Amino acid sequence: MSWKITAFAPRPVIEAALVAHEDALDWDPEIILSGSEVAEDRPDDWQLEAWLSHKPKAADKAALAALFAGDAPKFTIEKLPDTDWLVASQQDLQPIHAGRFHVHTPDHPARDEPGLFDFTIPASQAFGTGQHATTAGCLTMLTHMKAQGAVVRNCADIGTGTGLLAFAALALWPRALATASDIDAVCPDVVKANAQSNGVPMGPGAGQLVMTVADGMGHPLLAARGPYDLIMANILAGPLVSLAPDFGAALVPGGHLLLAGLLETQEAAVRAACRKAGLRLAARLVNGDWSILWLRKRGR
Ligand SMILES: C[S@@+](CC[C@H](N)C(=O)[O-])C[C@H]1O[C@@H](n2cnc3c(N)ncnc32)[C@H](O)[C@@H]1O
Repeated sequence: MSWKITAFAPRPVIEAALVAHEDALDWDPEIILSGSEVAEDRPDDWQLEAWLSHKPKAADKAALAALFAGDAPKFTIEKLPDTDWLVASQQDLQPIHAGRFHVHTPDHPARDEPGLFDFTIPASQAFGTGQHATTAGCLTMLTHMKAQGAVVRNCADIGTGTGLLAFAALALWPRALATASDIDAVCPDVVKANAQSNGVPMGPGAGQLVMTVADGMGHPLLAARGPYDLIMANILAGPLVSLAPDFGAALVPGGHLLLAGLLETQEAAVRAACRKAGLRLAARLVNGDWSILWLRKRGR
């Protein structure tokens, strides 16, 4: 059984709510949120849809109302026919093309083109089907790093979600060791399934991926498999600031750090923390409201 709460409001109001959602660290991950225009010919009229697997409780409605900073529009609550609510919430996901990557759900066809890496990532409980500006930005930046001559032999994807960024790194640097981790215990099974369906071998060797559950860099496996010459972390600005010293310590001199999950307005704080950790900006790109940073550890 699934339920949907919808709120209609002008585009800036819905966009502000979506940004507040990104910052809501205590958000119930079982409530999936999406914002879109109501119709193609009404670009300023937007709707926020919240998909739930249970009947909305007062706390769920309060959490949604809090995203509107005390001025919430009216909510419409619907019980939906029996269906896979999570997949339904994401079934309209369109394929993305970012850098050398084409990423799509199984509803859409693969693209078989020379030089293009194609990944099929189904909607799941884990984040990272490619459509989010942060994930797409990371795929673009990884492509740029490779084009600039970055050499990667040992990489880590912290906050891997579906595993997509780790798969992308292995596509660009096929002989690298790869370690992925996420704080969310749902991710290992998702990553394993996605690795299998995309032909990414799981294991400890070159060209293979090891997955673990960890908070930041705090896991013996992450320590044992380091130091890294590439760490990727698409998390959120707050954790990235806290984790900057750990990232710096876990990189080889000259190593690469790819950060996303920070809004452009939060970039100064993240860069300041990285500077203190001995990491210098090599390149940045902005995708929508989000900054994607390529930093390098001093020393080579
Ligand atoms: C924005 S998603 C990014 C997923 C994927 N890497 C991508 O780029 O699409 C952030 C992921 O980081 C995980 N995460 C949040 N805080 C974390 C932490 N302290 N340590 C490890 N993972 C964390 C979340 O569970 C989530 O899967």
